[in-house]
Amino acid sequence: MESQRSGSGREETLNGSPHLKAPLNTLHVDRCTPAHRVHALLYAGAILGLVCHRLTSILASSSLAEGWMLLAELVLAFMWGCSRAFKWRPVRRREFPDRLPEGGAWPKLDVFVCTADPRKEPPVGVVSTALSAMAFEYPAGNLSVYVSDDGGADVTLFAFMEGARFARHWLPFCRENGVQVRSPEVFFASSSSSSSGCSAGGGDADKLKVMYQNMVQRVEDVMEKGIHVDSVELDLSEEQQQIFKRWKEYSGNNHPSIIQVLLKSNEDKDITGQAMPNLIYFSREKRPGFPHHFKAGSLNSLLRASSILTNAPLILTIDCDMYSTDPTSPQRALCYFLDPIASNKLAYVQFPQRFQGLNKSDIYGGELKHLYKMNPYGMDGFGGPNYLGSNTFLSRRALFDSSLEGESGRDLLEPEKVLEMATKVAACNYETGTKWGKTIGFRYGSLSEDLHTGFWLQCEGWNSVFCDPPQASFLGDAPKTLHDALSQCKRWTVGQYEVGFTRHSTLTFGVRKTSLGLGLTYSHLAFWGLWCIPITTYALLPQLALVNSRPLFPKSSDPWFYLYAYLFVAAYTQDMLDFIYHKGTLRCWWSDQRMWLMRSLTSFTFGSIQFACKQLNISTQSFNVTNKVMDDEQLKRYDEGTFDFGVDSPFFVILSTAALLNLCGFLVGIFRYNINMVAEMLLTGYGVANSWPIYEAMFLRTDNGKMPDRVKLRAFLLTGIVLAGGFLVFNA
Ligand SMILES: O=c1ccn([C@@H]2O[C@H](COP(=O)(O)OP(=O)(O)O[C@H]3O[C@H](CO)[C@@H](O)[C@H](O)[C@H]3O)[C@@H](O)[C@H]2O)c(=O)[nH]1
Ligand SMILES: [Mn+2]
Repeated sequence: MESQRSGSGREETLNGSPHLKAPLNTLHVDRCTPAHRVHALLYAGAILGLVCHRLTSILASSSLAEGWMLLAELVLAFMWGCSRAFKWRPVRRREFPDRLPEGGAWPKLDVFVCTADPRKEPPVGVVSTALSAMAFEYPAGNLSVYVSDDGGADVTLFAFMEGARFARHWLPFCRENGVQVRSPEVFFASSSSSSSGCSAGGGDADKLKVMYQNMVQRVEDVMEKGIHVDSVELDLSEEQQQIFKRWKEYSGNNHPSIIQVLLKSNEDKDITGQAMPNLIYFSREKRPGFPHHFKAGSLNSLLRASSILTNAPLILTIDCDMYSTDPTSPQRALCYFLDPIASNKLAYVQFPQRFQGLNKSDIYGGELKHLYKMNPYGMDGFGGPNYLGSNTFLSRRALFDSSLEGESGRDLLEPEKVLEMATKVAACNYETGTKWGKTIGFRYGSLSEDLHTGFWLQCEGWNSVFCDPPQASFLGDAPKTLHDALSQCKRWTVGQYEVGFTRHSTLTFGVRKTSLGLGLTYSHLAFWGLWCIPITTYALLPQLALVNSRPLFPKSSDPWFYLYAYLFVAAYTQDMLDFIYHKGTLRCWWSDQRMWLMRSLTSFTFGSIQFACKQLNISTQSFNVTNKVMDDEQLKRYDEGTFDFGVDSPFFVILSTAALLNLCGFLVGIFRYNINMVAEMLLTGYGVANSWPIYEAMFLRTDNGKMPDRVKLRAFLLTGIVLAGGFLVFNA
């Protein structure tokens, strides 16, 4: 086991022994690495064999179907090749926060909480996320929490005014009772507060719960009355009333910059008399006709505004649907940022995204173990994980040199002037003709601004670190309906292509500027959508081949058959073992691979088409914020592990069609048993096994999550068309 220190550590005296070097962090290469490398080499040989075999059979028959298979196999080989880089040198790290200097020496930290739409992202949840960060065990004078409200919603500001008041009670409560999960929403949702890591505080906890519920009620009342604050009814202060009165003329996409300092560390105290962290509401200016670049745009505005207000060298970006579950996570990040060597070129420390409330089999693969855990380990061995958008501590200087903005880091005590400056840099035309989004700040040009930004930082020579402590540091919500999960993934697909198919592609520019390993991993992510080619092929062609009795694969007596069998079985086994090695279960792995097939057929396919249309200026795709609100019935279905097909969506037409085709192929195959088509039968049988929830939803279920009749009808029609097309292809 190769083990090394990534930093020099500080001179320290441990246990009385003088000057033992105690590193703040360590790194070692995963012990499975040799096995992965052997597998990679064997498998690469097998792929070569496969391509040769396919080429010779094309030369012999030159059929359309064979050519199509070759294309699918080449894409598969490309994706597989890129994905091996994740397994070439996966590393694990450890941090030692107790070796950090005293809190007074810690750098300032600005936390950015992003929200964009109060209907999809309930403001109370956003406040809870912000409170979980305000309650970090961090010197209050060095901590500022900003909420970036990209929806420009008065109800969000109102919720934060309420939240600021509640925070004065909540922060000391957490501190005194050693609460771990400091999101009040989560804390009070668990029926007995003790399960949230709090044993004490009984009477206080009850009082706080009432206070919290009152706050929720007040915010929800506003939500119900049309998402606008009616200041007269809510007994607000004169100043607050003025703010909301002006708001009447604003709308979500047409309003000036709004910055409200809700708590000031050097003035505001909690109920025990201790200083509060800063809390600032921020909503950048938006005007029709000015490009706003979605989340990246809002982060850049806030980056500038915060550099004038507090200018902390460290920034934590966190989505409103995540929250902190470990108040000491900033300390872990400091173990890298305060490491004299590692910190030199360190752009960000990425924590994994983990999710709460997933059902037992994780039917929608919401955990995204490959994206949020296994892949980052692999990239960390080559210079660092990609930026995952949330749960990330970034170094401000990696994003931009704040001296650009002139005077910065002003004291919040001098409000007028400073606020005026901050407002100015949040204007919608501020970036015109500047390098913002191009070479500084969060990068524009991709719907996956996170992948894009991390990629550029690494191309510029910055590093990153994957920090995955044994206990989760952040938890969040994953989409809990199938349609939401697939739509989210479709947006990612478009965004990722935008990183791959450019002049500065991951495959050329990326490989050159970073390293072969990192370039390949980024390419795997960027060209993710290409999976749709092989998977759609395997969901169609072998089935049609069975129906038409035209073999596509070698027969089972042919030695080449074993090559195909090896390729299939080895890839799946490797993935399964790896999944389980990363603390997964067999059931969750099955769901994960099934979702991967479903995504390939729908999200990747539609995303690829969408991207092509975007390139041809036929249509655009915008950042559709993932829905975080569900009705009780949907939630119940999810908790029971039942698939939700209850919306009329083209995704489901495709899935049903694929399921029907597999069923057709399988039944025909059984009735016309053909010894020469064992491989086709096995593949089709595998398709049928994966389609089981779809058959149920089409033919057996009666609840609201069943397949809508319109979808079924169109699926039957489409299946007919595909069968006819298959007949032409195979009998031409
Ligand atoms: O115009 C926008 C759109 C979104 N957001 C915020 O961006 C975050 C992520 O949006 P969400 O709809 O939850 O997207 P997800 O697909 O769940 O997010 C993943 O993918 C995004 C990129 O596609 C990353 O930005 C996220 O960090 C990552 O968690 C949320 O806090 C939003 O409020 C904005 O601030 N402005
Ligand atoms: Mn999200």
